Amino acid sequence: MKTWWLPFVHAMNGIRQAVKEERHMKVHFLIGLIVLLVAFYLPLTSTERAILCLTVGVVLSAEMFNTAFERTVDLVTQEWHPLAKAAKDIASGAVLVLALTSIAIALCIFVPYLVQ
Ligand SMILES: Nc1ncnc2c1ncn2[C@@H]1O[C@H](COP(=O)(O)OP(=O)(O)OP(=O)(O)O)[C@@H](O)[C@H]1O
Repeated sequence: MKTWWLPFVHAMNGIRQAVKEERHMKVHFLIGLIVLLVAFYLPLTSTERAILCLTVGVVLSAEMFNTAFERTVDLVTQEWHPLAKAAKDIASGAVLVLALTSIAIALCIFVPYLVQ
């Protein structure tokens, strides 16, 4: 019989696997942890903390979507193919866009507190 918590277990396995097997995911995870620790150490407003939490979550999710894309492409072909390259490069580009946006957001929030 299927239990209601089984999808949650599968999702947790997915997170564990991505962190364990993906070098970039480890880096994003570590940076996200540092950002959250600093966010709760500095006297930020609740809104600023919420924005930083959202930013960290969005980047981690994007990296996991990128990993899922890469695995799917590898499942379809192990051969070099221009479409496989485009799919992987575009997915990586999406993560880069979000990572740069997150850096901009973090600077906007942290810099005023750090220069005081
Ligand atoms: N089947 C393929 N055909 C053509 N190019 C490919 C193929 N597989 C990978 N590539 C190229 O190699 C790059 C790295 O792909 P790989 O699957 O090794 O991901 P990765 O090293 O985990 O990348 P990322 O840094 O984006 O997480 C891709 O962005 C793409 O440019």
